[in-house]
Amino acid sequence: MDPSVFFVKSFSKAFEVPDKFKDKCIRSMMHESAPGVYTFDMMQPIFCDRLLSEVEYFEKWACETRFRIMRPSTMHRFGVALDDFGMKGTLDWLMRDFISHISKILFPDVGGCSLDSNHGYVVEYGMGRDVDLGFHVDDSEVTLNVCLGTEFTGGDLFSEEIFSCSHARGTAIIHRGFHRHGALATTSGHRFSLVMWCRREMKKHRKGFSNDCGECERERQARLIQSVAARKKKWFGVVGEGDDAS
Ligand SMILES: O=C(O)CCC(=O)C(=O)O
Ligand SMILES: [Fe+2]
Repeated sequence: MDPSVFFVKSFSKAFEVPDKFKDKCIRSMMHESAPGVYTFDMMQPIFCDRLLSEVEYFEKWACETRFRIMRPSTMHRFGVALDDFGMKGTLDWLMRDFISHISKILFPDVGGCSLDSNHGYVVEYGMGRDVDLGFHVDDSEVTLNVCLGTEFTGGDLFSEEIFSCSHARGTAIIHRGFHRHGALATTSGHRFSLVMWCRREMKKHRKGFSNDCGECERERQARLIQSVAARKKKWFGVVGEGDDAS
Protein backbone atom coordinates (compact mmCIF):
# COMPACT_ATOMS: atom_id res chain seq x y z
CA MET A 1 0.00 0.00 0.00
CA ASP A 2 1.34 3.44 -0.92
CA PRO A 3 1.09 5.71 2.16
CA SER A 4 1.27 8.87 0.05
CA VAL A 5 -2.17 8.09 -1.40
CA PHE A 6 -3.75 8.26 2.03
CA PHE A 7 -1.57 10.45 4.20
CA VAL A 8 -0.93 14.18 3.97
CA LYS A 9 2.62 15.06 3.02
CA SER A 10 3.74 16.23 6.46
CA PHE A 11 2.71 12.88 7.93
CA SER A 12 4.26 10.59 5.33
CA LYS A 13 7.44 12.70 5.21
CA ALA A 14 7.96 12.32 8.96
CA PHE A 15 8.04 8.55 8.53
CA GLU A 16 10.36 8.61 5.51
CA VAL A 17 13.31 10.39 7.11
CA PRO A 18 16.33 8.35 8.24
CA ASP A 19 15.77 6.53 11.52
CA LYS A 20 17.98 8.80 13.58
CA PHE A 21 15.81 11.86 12.75
CA LYS A 22 12.46 10.11 12.75
CA ASP A 23 11.40 10.56 16.39
CA LYS A 24 12.22 14.26 16.25
CA CYS A 25 10.29 14.72 13.00
CA ILE A 26 7.26 12.86 14.27
CA ARG A 27 7.27 14.85 17.48
CA SER A 28 7.53 18.13 15.62
CA MET A 29 4.29 17.57 13.70
CA MET A 30 2.37 17.00 16.95
CA HIS A 31 0.50 19.77 18.70
CA GLU A 32 -0.22 19.07 22.38
CA SER A 33 -3.78 20.42 22.74
CA ALA A 34 -4.00 19.39 26.39
CA PRO A 35 -1.62 17.42 28.60
CA GLY A 36 -1.39 14.00 26.96
CA VAL A 37 -3.69 14.85 24.03
CA TYR A 38 -1.97 15.42 20.70
CA THR A 39 -3.37 16.57 17.37
CA PHE A 40 -1.76 16.37 13.94
CA ASP A 41 -2.67 16.37 10.25
CA MET A 42 -2.91 12.84 9.00
CA MET A 43 -5.32 11.82 6.23
CA GLN A 44 -6.02 13.15 2.75
CA PRO A 45 -9.62 13.88 1.74
CA ILE A 46 -9.50 10.90 -0.63
CA PHE A 47 -8.99 8.55 2.32
CA CYS A 48 -11.92 10.10 4.19
CA ASP A 49 -14.14 9.85 1.09
CA ARG A 50 -13.24 6.26 0.36
CA LEU A 51 -13.73 5.12 3.90
CA LEU A 52 -17.10 6.83 4.11
CA SER A 53 -18.26 5.24 0.87
CA GLU A 54 -17.19 1.83 2.17
CA VAL A 55 -19.25 2.47 5.29
CA GLU A 56 -22.20 3.54 3.19
CA TYR A 57 -21.97 0.39 0.98
CA PHE A 58 -21.68 -1.78 4.03
CA GLU A 59 -24.70 -0.24 5.74
CA LYS A 60 -26.73 -0.64 2.54
CA TRP A 61 -25.65 -4.25 2.18
CA ALA A 62 -26.36 -4.99 5.85
CA CYS A 63 -29.82 -3.48 5.51
CA GLU A 64 -30.66 -5.49 2.37
CA THR A 65 -29.30 -8.79 3.66
CA ARG A 66 -30.45 -8.20 7.23
CA PHE A 67 -26.92 -8.66 8.48
CA ARG A 68 -26.87 -7.49 12.08
CA ILE A 69 -24.31 -4.73 12.30
CA MET A 70 -22.06 -5.01 15.32
CA ARG A 71 -22.07 -1.52 16.79
CA PRO A 72 -18.61 -0.22 17.65
CA SER A 73 -19.16 -0.20 21.40
CA THR A 74 -21.93 -0.08 23.98
CA MET A 75 -21.64 3.71 23.95
CA HIS A 76 -22.70 4.00 20.31
CA ARG A 77 -26.08 3.31 18.76
CA PHE A 78 -24.73 4.08 15.30
CA GLY A 79 -21.48 3.48 13.48
CA VAL A 80 -19.78 0.33 12.24
CA ALA A 81 -16.89 -1.84 13.32
CA LEU A 82 -14.37 -1.91 10.47
CA ASP A 83 -13.32 -5.53 11.01
CA ASP A 84 -16.80 -6.41 9.80
CA PHE A 85 -16.04 -5.42 6.26
CA GLY A 86 -12.59 -6.71 5.72
CA MET A 87 -10.47 -3.78 6.79
CA LYS A 88 -8.51 -5.65 9.40
CA GLY A 89 -5.39 -5.71 7.21
CA THR A 90 -5.49 -1.95 6.72
CA LEU A 91 -6.00 -1.26 10.41
CA ASP A 92 -3.21 -3.63 11.43
CA TRP A 93 -0.88 -1.92 8.96
CA LEU A 94 -1.81 1.53 10.31
CA MET A 95 -1.15 0.42 13.85
CA ARG A 96 2.03 -1.54 13.16
CA ASP A 97 3.79 0.94 10.87
CA PHE A 98 2.58 4.27 12.20
CA ILE A 99 0.59 4.39 15.44
CA SER A 100 3.03 2.14 17.30
CA HIS A 101 5.87 4.45 16.44
CA ILE A 102 3.93 7.50 17.64
CA SER A 103 2.97 5.61 20.77
CA LYS A 104 6.60 4.68 21.43
CA ILE A 105 7.48 8.38 21.43
CA LEU A 106 4.47 9.82 23.25
CA PHE A 107 3.13 7.01 25.42
CA PRO A 108 5.96 4.68 26.43
CA ASP A 109 4.23 4.18 29.80
CA VAL A 110 1.12 2.46 28.37
CA GLY A 111 1.55 0.79 25.02
CA GLY A 112 4.82 2.06 23.67
CA CYS A 113 5.69 0.21 20.50
CA SER A 114 4.21 -3.06 21.73
CA LEU A 115 0.62 -2.43 20.64
CA ASP A 116 -0.54 -5.68 19.08
CA SER A 117 -4.27 -5.56 18.48
CA ASN A 118 -6.91 -3.04 17.68
CA HIS A 119 -10.59 -2.34 17.42
CA GLY A 120 -11.32 0.12 14.64
CA TYR A 121 -14.66 1.68 13.87
CA VAL A 122 -16.43 4.64 12.36
CA VAL A 123 -18.82 6.64 14.54
CA GLU A 124 -21.65 8.78 13.20
CA TYR A 125 -23.32 11.79 14.77
CA GLY A 126 -26.05 14.17 13.62
CA MET A 127 -29.73 14.13 12.84
CA GLY A 128 -31.10 10.58 13.18
CA ARG A 129 -27.74 9.36 14.51
CA ASP A 130 -25.96 9.66 17.86
CA VAL A 131 -25.90 13.21 19.18
CA ASP A 132 -23.00 13.36 21.61
CA LEU A 133 -20.83 11.11 23.72
CA GLY A 134 -20.56 11.27 27.51
CA PHE A 135 -17.39 11.32 29.56
CA HIS A 136 -15.67 7.94 29.38
CA VAL A 137 -12.39 6.09 29.16
CA ASP A 138 -11.59 3.76 26.26
CA ASP A 139 -10.88 0.06 26.38
CA SER A 140 -7.47 0.70 24.88
CA GLU A 141 -3.92 1.60 25.72
CA VAL A 142 -3.80 4.26 23.00
CA THR A 143 -6.66 5.75 20.98
CA LEU A 144 -6.43 7.38 17.58
CA ASN A 145 -9.39 9.44 16.39
CA VAL A 146 -9.40 10.81 12.83
CA CYS A 147 -12.10 13.23 11.72
CA LEU A 148 -13.62 12.06 8.43
CA GLY A 149 -15.93 15.06 8.04
CA THR A 150 -18.30 15.72 6.51
CA GLU A 151 -19.93 19.13 7.08
CA PHE A 152 -20.94 19.76 10.67
CA THR A 153 -20.98 22.18 13.58
CA GLY A 154 -20.36 21.27 17.21
CA GLY A 155 -18.99 17.84 18.00
CA ASP A 156 -15.91 19.15 19.82
CA LEU A 157 -13.98 16.61 21.80
CA PHE A 158 -13.35 17.51 25.41
CA SER A 159 -11.52 16.11 28.40
CA GLU A 160 -11.19 16.89 32.09
CA GLU A 161 -8.71 19.65 31.54
CA ILE A 162 -10.11 22.75 29.96
CA PHE A 163 -9.70 21.60 26.46
CA SER A 164 -11.90 21.66 23.48
CA CYS A 165 -10.65 20.47 20.20
CA SER A 166 -12.76 21.09 17.16
CA HIS A 167 -11.82 18.45 14.78
CA ALA A 168 -11.21 19.28 11.11
CA ARG A 169 -11.44 16.73 8.33
CA GLY A 170 -8.32 14.56 8.08
CA THR A 171 -6.87 15.68 11.42
CA ALA A 172 -6.11 13.13 14.09
CA ILE A 173 -6.17 13.18 17.85
CA ILE A 174 -4.18 10.65 19.82
CA HIS A 175 -4.34 10.04 23.58
CA ARG A 176 -4.01 7.34 26.19
CA GLY A 177 -7.10 5.16 26.49
CA PHE A 178 -7.53 5.99 30.18
CA HIS A 179 -7.58 9.72 29.47
CA ARG A 180 -11.21 10.63 30.18
CA HIS A 181 -12.94 12.39 27.32
CA GLY A 182 -16.24 12.88 25.52
CA ALA A 183 -17.79 14.58 22.52
CA LEU A 184 -20.13 17.57 22.59
CA ALA A 185 -23.36 17.49 20.61
CA THR A 186 -23.13 17.73 16.86
CA THR A 187 -25.50 20.64 16.34
CA SER A 188 -25.88 20.50 12.57
CA GLY A 189 -24.79 18.32 9.69
CA HIS A 190 -23.15 14.93 10.06
CA ARG A 191 -19.92 14.12 11.81
CA PHE A 192 -17.98 10.91 11.20
CA SER A 193 -14.79 9.82 12.92
CA LEU A 194 -12.51 6.87 12.49
CA VAL A 195 -11.62 5.63 15.95
CA MET A 196 -8.96 3.02 16.65
CA TRP A 197 -8.58 1.55 20.09
CA CYS A 198 -5.06 0.13 20.06
CA ARG A 199 -4.23 -2.47 22.65
CA ARG A 200 -1.47 -4.56 24.08
CA GLU A 201 -3.48 -7.77 24.44
CA MET A 202 -0.91 -10.50 24.00
CA LYS A 203 1.49 -9.18 26.57
CA LYS A 204 -1.24 -8.30 29.05
CA HIS A 205 -3.70 -11.15 29.00
CA ARG A 206 -2.61 -14.00 26.85
CA LYS A 207 0.89 -14.79 27.96
CA GLY A 208 1.27 -18.54 28.05
CA PHE A 209 -2.00 -19.37 26.29
CA SER A 210 -1.48 -21.23 23.05
CA ASN A 211 -5.13 -21.83 22.25
CA ASP A 212 -7.24 -18.71 22.75
CA CYS A 213 -9.70 -19.45 19.98
CA GLY A 214 -7.93 -17.19 17.52
CA GLU A 215 -8.61 -19.94 15.00
CA CYS A 216 -12.40 -19.60 15.34
CA GLU A 217 -12.16 -15.83 15.06
CA ARG A 218 -10.00 -16.13 11.93
CA GLU A 219 -12.51 -18.51 10.36
CA ARG A 220 -15.40 -16.20 11.20
CA GLN A 221 -13.54 -13.25 9.72
CA ALA A 222 -12.63 -15.19 6.57
CA ARG A 223 -16.27 -16.22 5.98
CA LEU A 224 -17.51 -12.70 6.52
CA ILE A 225 -14.86 -11.14 4.29
CA GLN A 226 -15.57 -13.58 1.47
CA SER A 227 -19.28 -13.00 1.60
CA VAL A 228 -18.97 -9.19 1.74
CA ALA A 229 -16.39 -9.15 -1.07
CA ALA A 230 -18.60 -11.30 -3.29
CA ARG A 231 -21.58 -9.02 -2.78
CA LYS A 232 -19.60 -5.85 -3.29
CA LYS A 233 -18.20 -7.27 -6.49
CA LYS A 234 -21.67 -8.14 -7.69
CA TRP A 235 -23.13 -4.74 -6.86
CA PHE A 236 -20.31 -2.35 -7.53
CA GLY A 237 -17.94 -4.40 -9.64
CA VAL A 238 -15.09 -3.63 -7.23
CA VAL A 239 -13.50 -4.79 -4.05
CA GLY A 240 -11.98 -1.94 -2.03
CA GLU A 241 -8.24 -1.58 -2.41
CA GLY A 242 -6.37 -2.54 0.72
CA ASP A 243 -9.16 -4.79 1.97
CA ASP A 244 -8.30 -8.22 3.26
CA ALA A 245 -10.40 -9.55 0.45
CA SER A 246 -8.38 -7.94 -2.34
O1 LIG B 1 -16.96 11.14 18.96
C1 LIG B 1 -15.78 10.95 18.89
O2 LIG B 1 -15.11 11.31 17.93
C2 LIG B 1 -15.10 10.26 20.06
C3 LIG B 1 -15.36 8.81 20.05
C4 LIG B 1 -14.78 8.15 21.25
O3 LIG B 1 -14.24 8.75 22.13
C5 LIG B 1 -14.87 6.70 21.34
O4 LIG B 1 -15.52 6.07 20.51
O5 LIG B 1 -14.27 6.13 22.27
FE1 LIG C 1 -13.38 7.39 23.54
